[in-house]
Amino acid sequence: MTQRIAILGAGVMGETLLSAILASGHPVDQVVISEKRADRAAELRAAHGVDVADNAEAVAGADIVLLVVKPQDVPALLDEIAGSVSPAATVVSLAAGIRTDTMRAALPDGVAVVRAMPNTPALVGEGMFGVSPGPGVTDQQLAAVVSLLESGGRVAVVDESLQDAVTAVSGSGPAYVFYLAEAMIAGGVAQGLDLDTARTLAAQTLVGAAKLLSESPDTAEELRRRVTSPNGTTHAAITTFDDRGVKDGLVAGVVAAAARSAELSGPA
Ligand SMILES: NC(=O)C1=CN([C@@H]2O[C@H](COP(=O)(O)OP(=O)(O)OC[C@H]3O[C@@H](n4cnc5c(N)ncnc54)[C@H](OP(=O)(O)O)[C@@H]3O)[C@@H](O)[C@H]2O)C=CC1
Ligand SMILES: O=C(O)[C@@H]1CCC=N1
Repeated sequence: MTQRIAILGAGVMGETLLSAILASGHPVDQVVISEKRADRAAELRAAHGVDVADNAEAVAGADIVLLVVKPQDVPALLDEIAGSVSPAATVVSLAAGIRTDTMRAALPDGVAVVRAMPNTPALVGEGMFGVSPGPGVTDQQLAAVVSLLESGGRVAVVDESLQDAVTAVSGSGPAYVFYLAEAMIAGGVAQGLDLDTARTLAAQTLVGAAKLLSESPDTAEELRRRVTSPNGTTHAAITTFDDRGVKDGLVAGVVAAAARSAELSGPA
């Protein structure tokens, strides 16, 4: 049976999920969105042909409700939908730092809750989702959420205690890769490449390296070693990165992202 999906909050990530779900063949008449900004809602209705409703209408009759608003907007949204959500529904928060116990406390008894951390490559079907079911979620309910999110990429089911780490690695991770891309492109342009060519070289290098890492049994370190000829060009680059503390800085950044995710959760 086709599940009825409500997407509450249609900003960057809400539209990403909407696009992925529709691209997977989910019937558009089984998806409804709600969005605070009327102009944004109209834009998405025009672009995707999707129904727009207010939050209470959107969740009534929905089998799976995706909460895709900013973390600080989640508590008010939960209060708003608590009276309309079906007791048989599964409510999935994709917001950084929102715990399943916070969701359970705000929703009627029996409503299944799931915490998920997406990332923006879901827009091209290459997303990564870390998913944690709340207490009492059945295998069937979890499978339905996993299957829905797989429309946007891969799904790893993880213990909720690991969600801050997942957020720091894959949730925010695309930004780190774009940051690296910015640097590669700037370096290429500084060496005389035109911007388009530098972008193409950097993008295809990232695609190729990511595919190799994903498909190879070797560690990232070993794959890097194979690029690094003795006293060659890569050695010159990596030595410069190490001298400037680039890797340490990146590790510290990942740790800072996890700390911020924990902070967004508030006290346990
Ligand atoms: N962007 C990303 O890469 C990732 C985002 N996330 C999570 O996804 C969530 C959304 O992020 P993102 O899409 O970037 O944020 P956006 O601000 O782009 O989107 C959120 C949208 O929801 C709207 N909104 C706020 N309150 C309500 C409400 N009560 N009902 C309906 N709509 C509402 C906002 O309107 P307004 O702006 O007017 O408030 C905004 O348009 C966040 O919690 C974030 O942690 C997780 C992983 C990756
Ligand atoms: O920056 C953020 O807070 C959100 C969560 C992970 C990616 N974007």
